[in-house]
This record gives sequence, C-alpha cells and structure tokens, in this order.
Amino acid sequence: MAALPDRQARAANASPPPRSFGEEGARLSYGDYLRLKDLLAQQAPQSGASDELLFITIHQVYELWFKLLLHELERIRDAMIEGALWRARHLFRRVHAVERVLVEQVQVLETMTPQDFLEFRSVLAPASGFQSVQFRELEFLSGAKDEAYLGRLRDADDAELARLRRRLAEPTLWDAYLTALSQRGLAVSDEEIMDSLLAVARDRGSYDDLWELAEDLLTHDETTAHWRMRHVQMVERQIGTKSGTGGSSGAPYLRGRTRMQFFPLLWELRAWL
Ligand code: HEM
Ligand SMILES: N[C@@H](CC(=O)c1ccccc1NC=O)C(=O)O
Repeated sequence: MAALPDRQARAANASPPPRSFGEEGARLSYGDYLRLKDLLAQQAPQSGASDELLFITIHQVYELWFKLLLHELERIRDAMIEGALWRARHLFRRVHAVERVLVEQVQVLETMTPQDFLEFRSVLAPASGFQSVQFRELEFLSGAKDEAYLGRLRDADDAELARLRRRLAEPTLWDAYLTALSQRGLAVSDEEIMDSLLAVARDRGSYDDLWELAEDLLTHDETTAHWRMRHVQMVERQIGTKSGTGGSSGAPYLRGRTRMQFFPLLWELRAWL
C-alpha cells in the first residue's frame, strides 16, 4: 500500500480541499429535511393559559414516539414471522429505550400545577386520550384487541377507523411469537402452549433465542404497564377524583387498566418454573 502523503506534500499539491460529504447536490437544508416549518406551526393553544403550550407539546411528542413504535413493532412482528429472530431482538432494544423515555417524560408534564391545568382544562372537553388512535393501535398490535374502543373515538375519520380495523384483523406480536415457536417444532395449541414455553425456558441450550425473545416481549409488556401507572399517578395529581373529559370515571378507570397484560401466558409461566 502507498504511504499516505505527509502534510507538506499535500500542501505542495495545492488541490482545493474536498467538499464535505453530500455537499455536491446542495439541495437540502436542516429545516427542509425535517419539515420544521410545518412541524413548528402545529402548536396552537386554544386558551390564553401559559401552560397549554407545554400540554400540547408533550402530547405531540408522545404521538411522534407512538408512530415510531408502531413502525418498529410491525418490523419486529414481521421479523418473528420470517424467522429472523436476531432482527426482532435488535429492534426490541430500540422499542424498550423509547418506552423508557415515554415513562420518564411524564415528569415534564407534572411540573404543571393543577391550578394552571384548570385554566384551560374546560376548553379540552370532550377531547381525551381515549381518542389517541395510535395508542389503541399499539395495544391492538401488541395483542390487546378490544373492538369496543372503536366506539369511544367520537370523531375519528374514515382513515383512522380503517387503520384500527386493519390492526384488529392483522397478526399480533403474540401470533408472531407462536409462529416462531412452531417453526422450531414446538406445539402452540391452547392445550400445549404452556408446555412449549416451559421447554424453551428449561432448555436454553437449544432455545436461547426464543427465550430471550420472550423476555423482550415481557419487557415491552412491563414498560407499557409502567407508563399506565405513571399516567394514572399524574392524573390523580392533576384532577384527583374528578371524572375525565372523555366521559370515564377518571383515575378509577385508569387504575383498572394498569392490570392489563399483553402476554398473560409469559407471566403465568413464572409460576410453573
Ligand atoms: C394533565 C395530564 C393528563 C390528565 C389529567 C389525563 C387524564 C386522563 C383521563 C381522565 C383519561 C380517561 C379518559 C377520560 O375519561 O378522559 C385519560 C386517558 C388517556 N390518556 Fe391521559 N391524561 C393526561 C395526560 C396524558 C398524556 C401526556 C398522554 C400521552 C399521550 C395521555 C394519554 C392518554 C391515553 C392514551 C388514554 C387512554 C387510556 C386507556 O384507555 O387505557 N394522557 N387521560
Ligand atoms: N382527560 C383529561 C384531559 C386530557 O388529559 C386530554 C385532553 C385532550 C387531549 C389529550 C388529553 N390527554 C390525555 O388524556 C382530563 O380529564 O382532564
């Protein structure tokens, strides 16, 4: 291999310095690429209350993360069906990291006092988190399909309803995990599934990838439950025992939701080990 020219030799060559990577076309700027004009025009407080910008910003950030989570969880599901378990595991690391951010982010909204929330709470009604289509899509994709929530959406448009109906029809993460198990010769019928999960847990030498994937599913379940618990704590801090703008009992309804599990068999497995 030829030696690299030293600094003096390079200076003597006197050719112009190379342009930095990608500058040749010079078409995109930071703001164009990220569509910041559009993005930053989307925060439109309805009241004069100072904390409404915080409230809107937080919710929009959640919805952006939900969008990414849906994208990655779909890829995880498809990777499991294709038998590319390494890719599913790789993407689960990203999903878990984002989910931890979602939990951590609650504290930002908790810097708002209930008095300051009350300055604009009445303008929100009857809007509420019930109407988060992406949140419900995440639940459906994870395995908690409950058609009744379609009725709580109020003013969802046709495209949103179609998205939710598609999620109700398509395979869940759990369906995909069962496919991965059966591809390895393990039985997945209702009667046999627990024996198969036990076989995976007891023979890490043969099934370590399937075991670790089940652990990744469980972590997804657990971090989602953490979010639900942090959300209800925040709700109790903000509105106490008041009912919700979306028409539910508020904190009691949300407390009930914290018991939800996407993958109950993975939790039950612990008792059989
Ligand atoms: C001041 C802060 C918040 C309060 C007081 C609050 C209150 C509530 C209440 C009372 C409900 C039950 C529906 C109803 O009757 O209104 C609800 C549901 C929900 N909220 Fe919030 N929320 C807050 C912040 C957030 C944030 C930051 C998110 C993030 C996206 C969020 C997402 C949701 C979702 C997805 C639901 C549906 C939960 C389910 O059905 O399991 N909320 N919220
Ligand atoms: N349900 C809340 C209001 C609320 O938090 C909210 C209102 C409109 C859009 C998103 C919301 N966030 C989560 O429920 C309440 O009862 O105060």
